Formats: sequence, C-alpha cells, structure tokens
Amino acid sequence: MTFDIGPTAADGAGSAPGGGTILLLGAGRMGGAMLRGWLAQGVPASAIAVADPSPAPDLVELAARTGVRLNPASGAPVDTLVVAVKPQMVESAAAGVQTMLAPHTLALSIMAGKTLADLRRLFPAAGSVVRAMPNLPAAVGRGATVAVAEAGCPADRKERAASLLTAVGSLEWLADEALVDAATALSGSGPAYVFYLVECLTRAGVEVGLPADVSERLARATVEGAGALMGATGQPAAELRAGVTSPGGTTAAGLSKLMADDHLQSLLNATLRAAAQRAAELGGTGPKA
Ligand SMILES: NC(=O)C1=CN([C@@H]2O[C@H](COP(=O)(O)OP(=O)(O)OC[C@H]3O[C@@H](n4cnc5c(N)ncnc54)[C@H](O)[C@@H]3O)[C@@H](O)[C@H]2O)C=CC1
Ligand SMILES: O=C(O)[C@@H]1CCC=N1
Repeated sequence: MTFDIGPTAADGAGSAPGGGTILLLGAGRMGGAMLRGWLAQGVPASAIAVADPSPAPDLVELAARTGVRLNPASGAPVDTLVVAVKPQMVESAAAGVQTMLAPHTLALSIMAGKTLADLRRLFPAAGSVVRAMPNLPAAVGRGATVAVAEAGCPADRKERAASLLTAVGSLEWLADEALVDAATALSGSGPAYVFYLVECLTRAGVEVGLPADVSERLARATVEGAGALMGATGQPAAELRAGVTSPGGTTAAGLSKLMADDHLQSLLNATLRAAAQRAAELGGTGPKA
C-alpha cells in the first residue's frame, strides 16, 4: 500500500496554506492543535496524513469526521513532514518515515531543543529543514511561533513552512538559531507560567477571604481580560500597568510587594535560564528523560 494523499507541491498542487501533502508525525497537544488550525484555514483534509501510534480519542474522531488519514501504511514521499513528537521519542519515530522523504520534502520540526543539525541527521533525505517553536495558544489560533531555516533553504520552502505556522498564529523568523532555545524558554513554555500565575492568584484570593470558586473565576477572568486588553490596545505593558495604578491606591500597595527588590524579575530570569538550559540539553541525541 502506498502513502497516497493526493498530488504533491511538485505537481503544482493546491493553493491552500501549506500546499501539497503533509505528514504530521505525532498528533498530541501541539500537533493536534496545528492540525485543527490547518483544517480551519482550508488545508484539504485529503492532503493530510497523521502518524501517531497512540492517537487521543478526539483525534481519532477528527480524522474520521474530516477524512484526514490516520496511520496509513508508509510509502510515497510527502511535500511536508511536520515533526511534533517529543524530542525524547524522535530517534525511533524518525526511523518510520525515512521512505516518505525526498528532495522536495520540507521537514518542519516543532520539537524543543532539536537543532537544524539534529534535523538534518534525523531526516537526511529531506530537501530542506526548518526548526520552529510554536506555543499552545495555537490551539485557538493565537500561537506565537519563531522559526529558523537551514542555510540555503529555498524561499518557496520557507513560504510553505510559514503558511502552516501562521495558520495557528503569529510567526517571527529568527536569523540566529542560537535564539531559538531562548524563545522556547519565553514563548514556548510561557503559557505555563501564565497558567501558574492564575493558580497563585486563586490561592491568594482565598487567602484574603474569597470563596475558592469565586477566586478562581476572578483570577481567570482577570488574566483573560488583561491579555485581551493588551492585544486590543497594543499599548506597552508598563503603560497599561500605570493605567491601573492610582497614586496612593490599592494597586500601588499591592505592587509595592510584587515589585520589591526585583524579586519577580530575578525569579523570571532564573525561570527562563532553566528552561533554555533544558532546551539545550534536549538537543543532539539528548537525555532519555
Ligand atoms: N505542549 C506545548 O505547549 C508545546 C510543545 N512543543 C513541542 O511539541 C512536541 C510535542 O509536544 P506535545 O504535543 O506537548 O506532546 P504530546 O505528548 O501531547 O504529543 C506527542 C504525540 O506523539 C505521539 N508519538 C509518540 N511516539 C510516536 C512515534 N513513534 N511516531 C509518531 N507519534 C508518536 C504520541 O502518541 C503523542 O500523541 C514536543 O517536541 C514539544 O517540544 C512545542 C511548543 C509548545
Ligand atoms: O515543555 C516542553 O518541553 C515543551 C516545549 C515548549 C512547551 N512545552
């Protein structure tokens, strides 16, 4: 059985984002979010196949409903291979897709830590490789992604990568691959820091007397609303903060604790350093755990 998912970009296939055939290797939280974004942006389901040995029930349902191929037998090369497995899994996952790589194939990775050199070693027959780092808000079309292409990557391959990445949010191309681990620490991992802030605000609300359920609703709505306001106005964060802070008021009293001695800044500096360091460790053949 061949891996028959329609015409290839080399055949002049499709004007949909991404164009040509796509194999998504790993469709968990991030891969699944990207898949949903592509479908929402009009990438034909018939052009997409997913390889995942343990697909979640909602992914199985999505594939059945849309016609995305789930775990078809391997065969003919694809135009774009999107690598969305855990970095610790990629050595074994890569072995199964070697026959789907050809000079017209773009290997687009979203794995933390794995470098362009790693990708070149893992997918030697792919014509081009691009390393990207999206984040989980891609699930609602609000991802923030950075990407870097290997030297000499043709413009049309970068455009193909860009169309798949911008289907789920914003994209910044980085000229220096060394910055990807830093961006991973900030925007890749960043949503978790924000969710933790909501958890902490909830507990702090309880500490000052609010019922837990009220506190959680208020904490969530505050972070959602502040983010939406920042997005809608485009104003600098410091300006927006000043707008909340009446001289001698409650916010100034609260911030006098939050901003004291730059504790939070130091903590975030250490947080990003640790995350970037971990990204660096995940590169190469990487640790197993
Ligand atoms: N979760 C996040 O917020 C972000 C994750 N990433 C990157 O995305 C990648 C995936 O992360 P998640 O989606 O969070 O993980 P996940 O665990 O939700 O998904 C990984 C998927 O890979 C599948 N898988 C395992 N072995 C496989 C194999 N041999 N062949 C094909 N599929 C296989 C699993 O069944 C699972 O569905 C990682 O490399 C991570 O660094 C990047 C940005 C953000
Ligand atoms: O925690 C991780 O390794 C992945 C990469 C960025 C967000 N999640």
